[in-house]
Amino acid sequence: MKRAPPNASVCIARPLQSFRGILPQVLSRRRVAGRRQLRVHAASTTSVSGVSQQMKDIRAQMEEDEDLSILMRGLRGQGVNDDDFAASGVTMRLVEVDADSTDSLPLTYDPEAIAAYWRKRPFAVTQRIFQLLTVSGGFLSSIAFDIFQDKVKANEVKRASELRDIVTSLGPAYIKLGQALSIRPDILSPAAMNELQKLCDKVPAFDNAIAMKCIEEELGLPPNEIYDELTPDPIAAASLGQVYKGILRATGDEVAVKVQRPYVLETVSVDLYVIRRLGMALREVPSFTTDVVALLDEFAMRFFEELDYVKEGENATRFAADMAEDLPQVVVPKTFADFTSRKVLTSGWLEGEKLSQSTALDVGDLVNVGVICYLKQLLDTGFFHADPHPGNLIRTPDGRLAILDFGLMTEVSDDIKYGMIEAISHLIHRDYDNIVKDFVTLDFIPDGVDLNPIKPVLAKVFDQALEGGGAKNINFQELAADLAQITFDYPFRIPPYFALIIRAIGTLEGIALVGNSDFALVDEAYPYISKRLLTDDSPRLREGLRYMIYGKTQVFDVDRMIDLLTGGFAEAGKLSLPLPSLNLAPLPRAMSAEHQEDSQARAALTFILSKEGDFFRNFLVEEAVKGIDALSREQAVIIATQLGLQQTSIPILLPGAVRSLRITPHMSEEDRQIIKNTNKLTDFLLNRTSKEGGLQPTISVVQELLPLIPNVASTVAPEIASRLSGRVAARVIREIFVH
Ligand SMILES: Nc1ncnc2c1ncn2[C@@H]1O[C@H](COP(=O)(O)OP(=O)(O)OP(=O)(O)O)[C@@H](O)[C@H]1O
Repeated sequence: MKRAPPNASVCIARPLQSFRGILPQVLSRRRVAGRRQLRVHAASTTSVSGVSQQMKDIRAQMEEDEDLSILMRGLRGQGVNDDDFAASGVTMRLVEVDADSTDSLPLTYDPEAIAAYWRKRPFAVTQRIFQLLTVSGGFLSSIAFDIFQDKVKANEVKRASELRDIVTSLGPAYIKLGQALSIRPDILSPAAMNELQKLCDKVPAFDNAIAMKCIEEELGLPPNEIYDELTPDPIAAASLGQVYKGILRATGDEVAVKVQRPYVLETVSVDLYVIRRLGMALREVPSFTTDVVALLDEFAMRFFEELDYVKEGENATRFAADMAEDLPQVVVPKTFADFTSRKVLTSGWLEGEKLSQSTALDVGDLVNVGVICYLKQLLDTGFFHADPHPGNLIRTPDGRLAILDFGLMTEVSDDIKYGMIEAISHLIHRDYDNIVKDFVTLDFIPDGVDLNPIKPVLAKVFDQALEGGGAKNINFQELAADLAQITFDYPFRIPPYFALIIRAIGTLEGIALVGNSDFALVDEAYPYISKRLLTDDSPRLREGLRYMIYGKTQVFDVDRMIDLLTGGFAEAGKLSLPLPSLNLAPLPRAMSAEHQEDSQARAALTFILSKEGDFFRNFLVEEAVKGIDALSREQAVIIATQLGLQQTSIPILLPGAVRSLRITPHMSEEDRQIIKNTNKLTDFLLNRTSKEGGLQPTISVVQELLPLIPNVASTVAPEIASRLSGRVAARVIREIFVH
């Protein structure tokens, strides 16, 4: 059989498109198990000979060696069998479906189409409403009782736990709604959120026979023709699907086969229809200001995406590519696209234990890898895995971090990515004027709101968070909870993407704290942020780097520069990560302490000497010029003092005036500070005997980097000379005219 070109589905879509009106109903076209597949719903009035003729026509438009497999739905009842189509020359399988097919429900979220579908089925809708009221009646009256007795707060956790049971019994739409609520600190208390977060565990499995039928319907072949050794029972059951383990016949790979729960689309859409109707009614109540319909539509749109396993498989592939280069310690299951459909996902099996339950010694390291991985998604790739509950983070036997379940992803825009890094820089400098503006960019504060009343409140929250240890020791969860509190009194909100971040970070922090009670997330994140600031060449981050080094007062802060360099390359020492932009080879995994320090020094100095370090080097040049100038004047003062010439001046003849220039240069407080800075920086970069934790490159590192020096020196030396002469000339002129 000819291998399909990558755009095969496009090639086939065109001829088939023209048959849309003639064929009873084309449901979908795609490539499954290496064969083209056309799904057709044949109405009971369709004559077999009519369909057979249409198949021949389609066949005539296809390339000779292409294999078209067609699934007919709805003809079995008429005594039709596969042989009836043999004459058309088309491979054909007949699949039985329920008489009352729900195929006309939209596959992407379309509230109008859903409403049109369920309006025609008032009995089913009434039945569902009745079921909802029966299940939740007792609970709703308990809530009413709590309000009446003013015990809402006191009973909150108990009610959340009851709600969890009810939600589980009501099915996927409510489980997902509960999971969405479980990450909203602006709506629920931490204890209630905690209860609802348990919704991710323990959902009962569904019948295996239904799952096997689903595989056959979706992939067009019985499961035993696609997989060998498929486990008779699922190895895991989750809210939307259950997972079997098997071996893919076509490739021999061990695979996980996720099969969607039956009738998810149907039950979910009826629930969404009912809740939306309720939301529409609430719009008429003037005192009810929350727009339930808008919130529901946003939630439902994402939920529908989660129901499409083809999309989930594509997400996993994209995510794996995002991580491949920088984070080889992160593994993502491979998607077998030919054996994946809307309701069946075939992906590479990943052996391992839940990171949260692992007792391996490297769990702490893997949490750090996780932190960097999530920061990379958030601040770099912008493609964010929005479902990182502990069940989805696995430690593989070879000590890597496996991430599962890419159904729920969110895109982070560039504006938000850069806005976050800027906000972190402003936070480090406690620059609250800029932080409130950042919060507008980051969508916490609506555009056009008067920022003056919010500024002191935010300043108080951040001052409190920064107390005792500065930015690196911020407790992120406490800070998030304090920010959530502001939402009740000010026009301040937690944007949905940030709620997902809080959860991702909370999950990682939770796992880390079990093994290491001193774990400080921001401290772990600092190296990544430093490295981004040092190496990213986007104009906003370049500005961010300048801000980090010079702050809002524009005064060079040597400690901040040293901190950035130490942080930015700490990961090279600690995690043995490669630094791709610098083309450094990855370092061996197990390193001695000396090796780790060596690799940090090597990475930092290579960066400074490389092309990527151009922009940063400019700051060094700027400070070197000031340093050389100040140091040489200090030397001049020492020599002049030794010669007793401190007070001596030489006259300068100018047109119409005589001025004098002192032989001993003037040393200001700023000059003395510059000299201190220069000494500190040189000590940090090169001095092997420094006790203050400098880079301390070993002789071998220095030898390794020597070849880079002539190149840099050829551009830096003239630059320093020209800036230095400019600076000296400017100062001489100033001293002549001012002093
Ligand atoms: N490729 C894989 N290799 C090994 N185990 C897997 C794989 N995929 C899934 N599993 C197992 O199946 C479980 C459920 O899978 P997954 O999280 O993808 O399902 P889900 O229906 O999307 O769940 P959720 O309710 O969290 O959205 C996982 O926690 C894991 O134990």
